[in-house]
Amino acid sequence: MSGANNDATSPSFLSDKSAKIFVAGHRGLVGSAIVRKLLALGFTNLVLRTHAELDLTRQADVESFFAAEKPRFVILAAAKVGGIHANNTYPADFIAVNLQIQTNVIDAAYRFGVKKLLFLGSSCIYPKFAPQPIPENALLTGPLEPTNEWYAIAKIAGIKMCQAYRIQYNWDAISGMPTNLYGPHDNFHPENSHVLPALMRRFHEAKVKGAEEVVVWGTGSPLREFLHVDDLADGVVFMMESYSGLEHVNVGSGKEVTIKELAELVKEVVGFGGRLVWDSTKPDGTPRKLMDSSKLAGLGWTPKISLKDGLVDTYSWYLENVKQ
Ligand SMILES: NC(=O)C1=CN([C@@H]2O[C@H](COP(=O)(O)OP(=O)(O)OC[C@H]3O[C@@H](n4cnc5c(N)ncnc54)[C@H](OP(=O)(O)O)[C@@H]3O)[C@@H](O)[C@H]2O)C=CC1
Ligand SMILES: C[C@H]1O[C@H](OP(=O)(O)OP(=O)(O)OC[C@H]2O[C@@H](n3cnc4c(=O)[nH]c(N)nc43)[C@H](O)[C@@H]2O)[C@@H](O)[C@@H](O)C1=O
Repeated sequence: MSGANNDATSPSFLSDKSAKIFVAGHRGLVGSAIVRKLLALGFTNLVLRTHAELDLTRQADVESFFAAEKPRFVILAAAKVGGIHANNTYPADFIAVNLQIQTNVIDAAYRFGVKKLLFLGSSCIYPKFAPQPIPENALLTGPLEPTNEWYAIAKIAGIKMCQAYRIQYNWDAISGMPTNLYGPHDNFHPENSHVLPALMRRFHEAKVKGAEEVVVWGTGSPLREFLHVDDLADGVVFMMESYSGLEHVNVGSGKEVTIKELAELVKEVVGFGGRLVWDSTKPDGTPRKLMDSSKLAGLGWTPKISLKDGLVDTYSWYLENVKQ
């Protein structure tokens, strides 16, 4: 395999709506939002495979897929993903599966002639006590948050792999680092999900049962920044069109809330009338992780959906698609 003969200045992403695009992880929170966005923009040639159809941890299968399909663009939104409890409980899965998926996809994309690839990491790549808001250059400046260091190390390796292929092959691989996301097609598992869908489900079930209280993990003091996944999908398309560079790019909303404030907001949107009880035996995780997204803003992209509007939208999706 000779490798793609790319220079790192790709043709316009938006100019050819018939270009073949592989969205890896298209049934997940992020992948499904990217597919909705691409279809709304008029793209007609998306290549999609479920996990059952193509296990991205299997290198030979990934290579056969790329050899047969030869996509022009790749958006890598397939990963082993979960909230604080899942990350803390299954460290082997989080490091191994993510390293396998991203290594297989990034390498095969380069070798089978993909023109541009976008890799998605996460704000957990930054040190636990990074300066706030966290600039891109805080990467690798201090120890990671222990509850998700295995996942973070895999994601850091993904950023570095994109950089290495750009440096050695002049190949257009870029990395976006989203903050905590939420929206339609989120994972509403009671233990393994992220905080926002977990609380939405717990408040909803408590409302239906007429329960008097809902248990929320930790102390309520950690600060988190939330971005609606439709905003992220818009940002991903923006980066595919407008960004080509070595450094990863933060994608956040710029607005943070405490977990206590989030819980009160979800409670209000769901319409639960009882009280909150805090389980301080559960970990708080990183105390604060507000990203500095001024680099992306400087390039011309900002998010549009407020947390309140996004919660209303997500709860209405939950009522139509998830609740029993
Ligand atoms: N959710 C969040 O808050 C954040 C997410 N991100 C990043 O965004 C990306 C997508 O996350 P998100 O959409 O939330 O995750 P989801 O869990 O919702 O979706 C992940 C997708 O990857 C697929 N997948 C997992 N393992 C494999 C495999 N071995 N082979 C093929 N497909 C596989 C899943 O398929 P299946 O369900 O069939 O297993 C699913 O479609 C990830 O890189 C994540 O790190 C970044 C910051 C925050
Ligand atoms: C996106 C990011 O997500 C993970 O990091 P996290 O930001 O800590 O994610 P979280 O949403 O699970 O928790 C946020 C906060 O909320 C509190 N909390 C309260 N009650 C529930 C609850 O019921 N469930 C959960 N999960 N958390 C709860 C919880 O104790 C914590 O203080 C990474 O592992 C990694 O996956 C990653 O990159």
